[in-house]
Amino acid sequence: MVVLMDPGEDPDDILRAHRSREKTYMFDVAFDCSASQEEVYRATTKGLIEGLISGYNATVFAYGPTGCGKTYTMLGTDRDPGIYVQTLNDLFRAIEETSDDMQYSVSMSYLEIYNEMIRDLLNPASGFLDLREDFKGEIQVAGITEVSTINAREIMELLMKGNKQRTQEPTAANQTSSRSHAVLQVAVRQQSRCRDVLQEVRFARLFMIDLAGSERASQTQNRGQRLKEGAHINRSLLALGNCINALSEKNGNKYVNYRDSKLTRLLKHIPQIPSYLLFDWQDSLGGNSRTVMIAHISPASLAFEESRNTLTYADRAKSIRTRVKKNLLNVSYHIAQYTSIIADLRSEIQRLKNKISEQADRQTSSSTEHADIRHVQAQVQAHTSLQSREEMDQLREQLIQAFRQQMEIRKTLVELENCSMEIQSDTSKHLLTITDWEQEQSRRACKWQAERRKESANKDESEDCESPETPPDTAETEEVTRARHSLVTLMGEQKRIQKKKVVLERQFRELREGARRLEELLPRRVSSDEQREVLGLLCKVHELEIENAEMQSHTLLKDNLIRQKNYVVQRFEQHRHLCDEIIQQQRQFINDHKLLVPQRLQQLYEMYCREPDYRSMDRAVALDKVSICTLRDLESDQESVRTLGSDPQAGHSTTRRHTLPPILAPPEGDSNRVFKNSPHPRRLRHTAVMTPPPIRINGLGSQEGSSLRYSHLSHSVSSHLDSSPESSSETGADALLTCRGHLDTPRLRLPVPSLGRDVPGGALKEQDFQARRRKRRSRSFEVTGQAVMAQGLGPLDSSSDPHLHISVQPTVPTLRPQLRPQPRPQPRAFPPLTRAKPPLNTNPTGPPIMASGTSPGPLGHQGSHKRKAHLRLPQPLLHISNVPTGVPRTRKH
Ligand SMILES: Nc1ncnc2c1ncn2[C@@H]1O[C@H](COP(=O)(O)OP(=O)(O)OP(=O)(O)O)[C@@H](O)[C@H]1O
Repeated sequence: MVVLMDPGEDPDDILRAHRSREKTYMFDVAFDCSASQEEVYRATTKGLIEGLISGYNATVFAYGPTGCGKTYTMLGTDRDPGIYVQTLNDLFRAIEETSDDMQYSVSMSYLEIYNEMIRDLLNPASGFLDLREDFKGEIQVAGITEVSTINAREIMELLMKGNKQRTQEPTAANQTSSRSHAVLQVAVRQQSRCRDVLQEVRFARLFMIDLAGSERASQTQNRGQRLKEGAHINRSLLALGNCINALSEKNGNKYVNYRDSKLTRLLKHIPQIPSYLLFDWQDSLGGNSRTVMIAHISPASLAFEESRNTLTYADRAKSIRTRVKKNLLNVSYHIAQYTSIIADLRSEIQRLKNKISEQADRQTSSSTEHADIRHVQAQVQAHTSLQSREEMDQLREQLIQAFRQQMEIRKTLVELENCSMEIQSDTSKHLLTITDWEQEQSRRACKWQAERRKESANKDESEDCESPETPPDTAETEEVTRARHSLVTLMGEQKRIQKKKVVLERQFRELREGARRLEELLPRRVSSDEQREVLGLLCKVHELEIENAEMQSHTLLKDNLIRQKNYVVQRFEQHRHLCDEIIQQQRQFINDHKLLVPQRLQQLYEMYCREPDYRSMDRAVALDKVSICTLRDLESDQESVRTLGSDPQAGHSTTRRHTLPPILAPPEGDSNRVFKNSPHPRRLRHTAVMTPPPIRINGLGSQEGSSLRYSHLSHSVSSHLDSSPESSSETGADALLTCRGHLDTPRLRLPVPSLGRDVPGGALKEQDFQARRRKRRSRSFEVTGQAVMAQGLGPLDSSSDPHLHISVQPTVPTLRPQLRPQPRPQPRAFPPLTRAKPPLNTNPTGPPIMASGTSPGPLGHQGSHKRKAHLRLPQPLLHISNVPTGVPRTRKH
């Protein structure tokens, strides 16, 4: 509600009390001076936007006297935009929100009516435009610029551009007085995106009119052009007011004169301008537009008349009733247009099909890519697994091949070992034969010499003696000769076997090295439990095969050991008899010459005589111990051989037995041989090939020959072996007879009897052999029976020489050691025990057996009682060297 009060009214004037000009007006909304642009827009125009895009026309115009803020309300400023800008912003925002379903087209024109002339504000260069009436009687603005766009920013730029072109001049009432009527038209065409035969098109227009203000000449003080402009403005506004008055008449029979001004003509006849704005208001009273009139008045009392007129206009306009309807244009296409519509539809269908096809292709390609990727991955996995399987198969084959080759070499080595032991057994057998023959020869020689002494002692009785006058025949029997030849042959065979073993052992080490590389490679290649299980089983099979081969080899070794033991027993018995004979003869010699015997020695001898059975018992016990210990060694050897090839360090073998086969050899040098990895196998070998001590009887006259012959056996065999480049090696049976030359330290040793004189070819090498023999003796410590005494009771250390050479060399010719009475020996021929020098060298017939000057002398060489007492040792000492390297293990029996 607006109350307009008359500032010139006098309340005390009773005469004019009934003539007051104060009046009250009712409007939809009334704003005071504090209202903002936003509030004015929301209350007046914002509600028109929704109807506009739905096909309803809308009109907003500002009316009022000059300087009251019409332009400010419609255009506003940059900081406070007016209804133009805010309406356009909301319009394009609403279009954008519904653009998915609807298709819009927006066009804009902006003109002004200045001094009853029309100017195009978007194209001022076009000059004044004329109003023309078409055949329908509608007024058209000829040449008006209509810009189509849906870009709000572009329309704003056009609006700003047009406002700059609008005519504004300063007056006394308003420094920025608009001298024209500005009409902004925004046409919105709306159409559904779905085309049909009957297409519905919505068309709506929005008019935003900033009218020029009515002005009084006294107020504006205009002169000249401004005065002329004001006259045109007032005339047009008067025409508009008249139209409004006419339209607001309720009697209905009214006449509206639109022709008084271009403003009213334009509003009536411009097609784009709904006629209902003015014309339809009259025709239909409701019109087809939602019209908003914003009346501006000044609060100043001086503008009372202008305010009253404005409010009167607004009040009248408020009484105008319009009938709003939606501007729908039902487009009924002609049959000829159906073709294009169908074509459009087909093209749309094709486009959609193509789009669907593209999406399908995209999905197909995507799925195909995924399928390809899966396929490639499967192929890669299959290839990888196949490659891995092939590699594993290859590794497995290599491993099996390595196992088989190792097993073959192991078997071959076992066979060679067996052959070697057979050879040793045969060698021992032949040596026994030769030794038996030599002992028999010695006995005969002793017997003959004893007879000869008896004859010289009692010539009368010698005539009756039936003993032979000539020395016994020393010619070898055929059996002995064959034995010597066989020995040579066996030694050559033994040498060949050793060489073959060396080659095989080298191959075995190479195979183990290859297997070691495979073993290092396998854990990296094994990637699955299945492969690991297969390899584990493979290793287990290999392990079992190894154990089987080892057990077979140990069985052979045991058999050979048992056979060897028999020979050892026989030779021990021989040696035992020889010792007894020596003791008895020496005792007889002492008695015959009435030599002084130390008390200790006498006691020992008595002890010896009191326990005659002890010796045989001792021998039996000793042999039994040998057997037991040997068998025990075999058992321990089995355990040690099981770990053959395993790394002896850090117990790796235990782990590998459950993971990988122990196919690797311990990294040691020469000891890295099959069956030589631990001390036990070597001990086993040495015990198995143990050669009984050769027995040499150096009797008078024939002792040298016997010794030489036996030594020649050693030398002859050695000479055969020395012809090979590896003759210096002390392996196997080779070292059995030739290892003396390798002793650097004095050791108790019993020289091998020489049998070389009767060996074929021995005569040619006799001289060389003697030289070598002397050389060896000079480096060794050859022990005879006196040497045993000289070395005291210490054990025979043969740790570095596994073969015990026992040479019991009696210093004096003795008769056979029987309990029967022995003839008295010649005092000059047999020196007493107390003599320092052994009688050996003084013996005209005795060979200089003790070649080394450092060697202890014979019995007589031992001057001290202590050493003499050692002669009490009746039985031989058998030392078996079990550990060739490292800590020597000596077994004493
Ligand atoms: N609400 C308002 N707040 C602040 N300033 C206003 C307001 N209304 C009008 N004015 C200021 O008053 C002056 C006159 O305003 P305006 O030009 O809009 O009047 P008008 O009615 O358009 O005049 P004319 O008819 O002469 O063009 C302007 O400087 C305008 O900035």
